Amino acid sequence: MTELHDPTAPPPFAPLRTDRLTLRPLRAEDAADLHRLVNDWEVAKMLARVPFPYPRELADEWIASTRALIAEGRAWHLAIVGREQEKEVLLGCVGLTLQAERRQAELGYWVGRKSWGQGIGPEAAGRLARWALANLGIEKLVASALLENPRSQALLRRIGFRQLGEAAQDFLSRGGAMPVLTFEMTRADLPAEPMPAPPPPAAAEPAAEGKRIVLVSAVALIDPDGRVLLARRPEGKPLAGLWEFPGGKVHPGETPEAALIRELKEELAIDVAESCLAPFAFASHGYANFHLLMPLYLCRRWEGAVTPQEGQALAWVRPQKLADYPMPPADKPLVALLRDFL
Ligand SMILES: Nc1nc2c([nH]c(=O)n2[C@@H]2O[C@H](COP(=O)(O)OP(=O)(O)OP(=O)(O)O)[C@@H](O)[C@H]2O)c(=O)[nH]1
Repeated sequence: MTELHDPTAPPPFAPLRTDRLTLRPLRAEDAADLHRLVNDWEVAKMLARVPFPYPRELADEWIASTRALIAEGRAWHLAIVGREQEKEVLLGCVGLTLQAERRQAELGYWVGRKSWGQGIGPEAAGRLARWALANLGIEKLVASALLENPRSQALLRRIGFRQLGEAAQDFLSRGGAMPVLTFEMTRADLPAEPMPAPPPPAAAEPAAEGKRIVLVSAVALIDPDGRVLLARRPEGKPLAGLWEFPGGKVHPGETPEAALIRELKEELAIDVAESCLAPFAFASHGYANFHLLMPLYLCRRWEGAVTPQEGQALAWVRPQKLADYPMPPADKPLVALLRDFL
């Protein structure tokens, strides 16, 4: 039986990759390079929590503390590593600090002067932002940039942040408060991955207002304690990080029940008989580029142990607790119905 998943539990961390970079935990042997890169006034003067000059021992202490914070699931300060002639080189750092009570995390980054102007910052920060929204139990990311640092502001906008306002923030390197612009970003701000509708089946008719109707079958699996199974959309899918009812798109020629039986086998490795699927309610919701029609079934009997097949997190959730799990907008009315029914 799958463990009850706490949506705020720290996720395991494995290095993140982009086309050119690896973002990995800092290591003791990075200290000398880190010190060389950050003990540079042009870098340090833009950073709120970095003293200048930067003592060499501080690099060792800081690296040790970042490893503890990752283990505790409180912050992820990572090395931005590139390759030069087949050798790993430290280019800068990118970090996230969880502010769990506000369901947000703060993003920060710096890149050594030698690597400026190559898009390293947005590539690293954008990757970590995507990971954070998909894997931490948060609703948004926050960040700030010095008013006098338009390059950092542009970076934040480029990866999806929206400017909120202006504030004053203490800067260790400057010995006092400095004006900053504040930013935030939710899943809806993530660029370049709009909800893609599937390729249309040959006979698909556009809906009234020109959007195609996409039929998705979903199920509330209910265990003997009356808990409902939610699955978290994995990274790489639209709306990654949101919790949803297991299910998926109905293929051309398939019935909604057959689609669900197939999806439950593929996603959770369980066998469900059609007679155990009880129609319960449906969602009809307009997304930006398609209209979702989603029947929701109830199911209390299946064969096999529920086992995630696609690396997705699973949670058995008591009906009163469903609201603690951020879900796609289409699911909101279904959750209310389910809570009343169970
Ligand atoms: N399974 C499921 N999908 C939902 C729910 N709510 C909701 O808006 N959706 C939307 O319905 C669509 C389902 O697509 P999917 O990507 O899960 O379907 P699939 O497994 O066939 O995906 P694939 O195309 O990656 O193979 C997505 O746009 C998803 O955001 C829900 O509670 N469960």
